[in-house]
Amino acid sequence: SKMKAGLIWFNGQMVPQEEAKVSVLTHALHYGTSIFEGLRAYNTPQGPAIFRLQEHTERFFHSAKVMMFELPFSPEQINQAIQEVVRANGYTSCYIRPLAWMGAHTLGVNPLPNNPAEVMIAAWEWGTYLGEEAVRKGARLITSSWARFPANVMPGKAKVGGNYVNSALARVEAQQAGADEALLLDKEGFVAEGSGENIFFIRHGVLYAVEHSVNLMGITRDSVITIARDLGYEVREVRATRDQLYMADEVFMVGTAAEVTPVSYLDHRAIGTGKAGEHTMKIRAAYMDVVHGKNPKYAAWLTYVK
Ligand SMILES: Cc1[nH+]cc(COP(=O)(O)O)c(CN[C@@H](CCC(=O)O)C(=O)O)c1O
Repeated sequence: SKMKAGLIWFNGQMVPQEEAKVSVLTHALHYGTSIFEGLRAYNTPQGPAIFRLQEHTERFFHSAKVMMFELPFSPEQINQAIQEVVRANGYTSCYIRPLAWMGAHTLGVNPLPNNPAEVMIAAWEWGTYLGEEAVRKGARLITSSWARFPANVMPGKAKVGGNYVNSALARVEAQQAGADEALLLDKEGFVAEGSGENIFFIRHGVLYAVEHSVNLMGITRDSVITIARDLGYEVREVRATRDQLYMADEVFMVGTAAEVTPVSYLDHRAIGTGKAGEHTMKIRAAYMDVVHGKNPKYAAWLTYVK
């Protein structure tokens, strides 16, 4: 099924998807030297709104800095371009994918002097990342045989294309095992994160967020910690082991694409009662209210697309 992304912002111009092409000699295609972001726009009573635009754009520029890319656009230009992609396609809710990459100037591994990066921003309608079933009944996870890369192997705080070979391998392994998603441990065997999500667990009413360590500093993780605390939950940021997850009353994972997804099984062991957790679904509902502009307390997190 061909992705339908309609009009794409490509190096400063809106072009039809069919014209947004790159050369097969593109450095990033060969070596994974790209950076990207994932945002969502949601429909609200006041029209489409992008969730935490500033934070995503800030991380996009941090990822570029880690890779020594020179982005030929300012953060404000990227913010405006992201809004333009939603507007030009007439989306009321969509997933937005900014991408910057090393182009076709050189195919030596060293991307320099290739570092004026190319930039595109596409958007498409993406529903429930792991499927409605996984939200209703809780996702089934297996611990991947692929560990999350150590901090001195790959820059896990940056959303670098090449990092996602690790995620893709884990995700394929999970799917081949009949699971919905993979849990990755770090090289010491402690819980890291999902292939595309951060991990939380709940025990005796206390919420635990897996600490940053080698993981991506998720914006959804940050939002959920704030929302949960405002709901009155105690939230601790901890290093955790996989058997702590086995013993938890609830486990859930969060991300822009995954939103808040309950986990009902991990490595064939039921988490709690083996259903979507009660606190998890309460926090999910609160999160979905926030992103749909139904909670004025978090108005600052929404950028309305006029
Ligand atoms: C490894 C990883 N960890 C945590 C997160 C959560 O980060 P945040 O979106 O800021 O809360 C994501 C986002 N994964 C993105 C890519 C998904 C994809 O399949 O591509 C996303 O959720 O947009 C990750 O890729």
